[in-house]
This record gives sequence, C-alpha cells and structure tokens, in this order.
Amino acid sequence: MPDSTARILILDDDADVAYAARMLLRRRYGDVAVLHDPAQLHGMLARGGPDAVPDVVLLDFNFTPGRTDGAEGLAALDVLRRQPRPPAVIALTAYADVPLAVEALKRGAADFITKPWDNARLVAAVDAALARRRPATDTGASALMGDSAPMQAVRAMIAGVAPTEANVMVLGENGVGKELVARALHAQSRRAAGTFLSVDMGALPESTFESELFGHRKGAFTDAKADRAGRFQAARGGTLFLDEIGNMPLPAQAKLLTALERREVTPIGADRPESVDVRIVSATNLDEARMFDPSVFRADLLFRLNTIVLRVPPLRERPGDVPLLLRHYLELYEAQYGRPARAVAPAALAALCAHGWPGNVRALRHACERAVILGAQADYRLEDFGLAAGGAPCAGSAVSAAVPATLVQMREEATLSSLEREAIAAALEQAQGNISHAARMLGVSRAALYRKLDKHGI
Ligand SMILES: Nc1ncnc2c1ncn2[C@@H]1O[C@H](COP(=O)(O)OP(=O)(O)OP(=O)(O)O)[C@@H](O)[C@H]1O
Repeated sequence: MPDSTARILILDDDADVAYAARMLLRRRYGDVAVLHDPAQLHGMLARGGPDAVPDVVLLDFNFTPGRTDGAEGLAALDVLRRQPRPPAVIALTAYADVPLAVEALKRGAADFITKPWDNARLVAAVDAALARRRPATDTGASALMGDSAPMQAVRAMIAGVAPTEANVMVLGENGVGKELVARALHAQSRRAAGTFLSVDMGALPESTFESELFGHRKGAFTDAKADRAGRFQAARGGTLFLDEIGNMPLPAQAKLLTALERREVTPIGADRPESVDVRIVSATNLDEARMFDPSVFRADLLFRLNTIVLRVPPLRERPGDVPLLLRHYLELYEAQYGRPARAVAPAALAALCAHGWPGNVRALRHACERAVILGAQADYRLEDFGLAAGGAPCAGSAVSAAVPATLVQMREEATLSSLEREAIAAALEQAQGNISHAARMLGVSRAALYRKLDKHGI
C-alpha cells in the first residue's frame, strides 16, 4: 500500500539517479526529498523537530569522484543510525559491491539495492522498510468503534488534525473514549513510530510533579540517587498525553505553562534547560464552562493546550453505536470466559439502546462482562446487564451493591484476586465510571486503580 504520509530522503551525488528515484517514489509516498552531499544531511538533522529525520533514506555510498571504498556512505549511515528514531536505510551501490553491502547491513541498513535498479524491486524495498519501521498498531482509529454520524465526525476530525503538530484537547465525559482518541491521533501522526506516553495529571502529587514531568539530576534532593528523565524527555519525538488535565492544582499549571511556552524543561538540579520535542494531547471530563473558570484553570495554559478542541459525544447521544459496541464486547468476554456465543434478545437490545449510559462505553463494557458471566438463558436478557431503566445500576444486583457488601458475598470459589476485581467493578458501577470517585471509594490512588484495571483487564 502506498503511504502518503511517508517521508523519503534520497542522498545521492548523481543528479540523474536522484531525479529518476524521486520521480518513481513521489507517485507513492508523501514527501520525497533529495540531497547530494552528506554534509547537507548534517544540516538537516541539526534543524531538529519531528520532520528532521525521514522514515526511509536511500543512501549512495560514494560521493567524491573516483572514490569506490564506500567510506562516505558508511559514515552517513552511522550518523543516521545514531538518531533517536533512526530511519530505515537502503544502501544504493553502483558497484554490486557485496562486501560493502554486507558491511552496510551489519551497521544497521535495512536493505541494499544495486544501480541501475529495477523499479518494482526498489518500491518493494521501500515498502518493506516502511512496514518494519512503523509497527502495525491496533490502538488507533480501528479500535475506536462506532459508525454513528457523531463518531464519523470524530474520526474525520482525527484524520484531519493528526498529521499536524497542533496541540489537541479532547473533551468528554468519563468513559467516552478520550484516551482511545488520543492514541488514534498519535497513531495517525508523523510521530507514530515514536512513543505515546500517558500521564495522569490529576494523580501526580504536587511535591513530585516537577521531577515526574521534567526529571531531576542526581543529588538534587535527598531521594535523587541518580539522574532521572522526566515524562517530557521520555516522550521526545512522540506524543505526551496529559490526561485529567482539569484536575491539576494551579501551581502545577504554572510550571506546565512555562514548559510549553518555552518548549524546554529544566530537570531539578540542572543548570540549563533541555529542549523537548513533544506533541501535547490533553483530556478532561470537565465541561468547557468549568475549564474557562480561572479559579479552576489558567486561561493562558488553556489557550496553549486547546489549539484544536475535539469533543467526544456521550454514548446517549449516539445510541446507534450501542449494538456494535455490545457485539464487540460480548464476543470479547465470551471468548475470554469460554462461554458460548449468544444473541441479545430483541427487547433487551431496544432497552440497551435507549439506556442513558452515564458511565458511557466503559460502563457498557462492564455490563457486557457481567452479562457474559451471569446470563443463564439462551440469549442475553436485559437483567443480565445489571442496569435500571434510568441509567442507574439495578437495585439489588450483586455488582451494584455497596463495596463492602460485595466483599461479604464470599463464595467458596472466590479468590482474593476475584474479590478485588468484583470490588473494583462495583465501585466503578457506583461511581458511574468516574475513575477518581471509584478510586476514592476504594481508598487507592487513581494511578493504583488504573494499574489494577490493567491487571484485571477491566
Ligand atoms: N469508541 C469506542 N470503541 C471501543 N471501545 C471504546 C470506545 N470508547 C471507549 N471504549 C472503551 O471504553 C473504555 C474507556 O475508554 P477511555 O479510557 O478511552 O475513556 P476516557 O474517556 O479516557 O475515560 P476517563 O475519562 O474515565 O479516563 C476503554 O475500555 C475503551 O477501550
């Protein structure tokens, strides 16, 4: 498949060769640049920024007339391989020089091609190099399900905004899929091969905020036993997802603002700042009126973060997505628990589509898991999902009982782990999918609850 976002660089001193390669490749790939001298490569890399390093480099090995030892190309290859996100390099050699090609492969080239090349072979080599460099990701838009008009609009907006460098603020209630949207933005961006790092801003204690985000130097404070990179440095070249941004204390907001304004951070104990190249995607479940309240959020920080605002609609505004999501999560849990595939009874499906879903897709997911475990009929009935008509959990259902009551319902086969899982599910139900509230109910931090959600696959 041609990749219209791929960036290719041809580094060859022979203008005719470079022209021919460019004409061939620009029909398939987004951006095909040509340089004639390795010295120009240094200039390009020194400029920095996410576009400085291409995805694939077609690299000639001899530049000075009369030279055939390949040393200039090998030196350029070493420079490229030392980049934080090195491009895939395809060695071009005019001499069918096998020892040189082998040396290039040993030093990290992805492939080699001899000149004059076969067009189909060159395109295949570039495609293969790109595929290896961009790992397939299923956490992007494909995981963001829903064909309703509002979700199609969200997807179209992701596709439009992702390739830009604009900071994006994702707004929406708990459980609507804000993190999935952030991941899709990253997966469809030019930074896709870089890191996607998620930070729960609401859970960062004020005392360690700076060290967590910006890093510290050994000895900067009593516990600083070694240098430590912050999240900004760790996400270099990638996307930093600042989740629950609306829960940040005001002093922490001031520090974040300074970092974003200057595009540099100073680790605690360091005497000079470090520039950081990250794209910021942030998210909050606060509504816009709250975000514009200066006692909650600094306006100057808000304007830095919300260059683009992407609203993810609550599930009740897109009931057309409910059948697809039900099918997806029922099948997922049927497979996980080894239960037979069952259909949702028509009356139950109608009621589930009309349900308010206050905890949004996360609550639907939990309801599906409950139905798979507890459903005892040939098809799923409404009561299997543990929901009441208004959107609140059904009174008297096991998972909607208060957390301690759930814990008291000790069954013979119950393990500590299964009890923990039930307690978490019950707390999430009661908190209607609000992670902060559920964490408070369970007496753990949000970060700890997220770890437990991961552990239990919730
Ligand atoms: N459109 C969707 N398709 C499939 N699964 C979804 C979708 N939206 C959300 N989910 C699932 O719902 C759960 C919650 O999603 P996510 O964490 O992205 O929501 P959130 O808005 O970031 O929540 P919170 O505000 O509570 O952090 C996850 O299990 C996610 O996989």
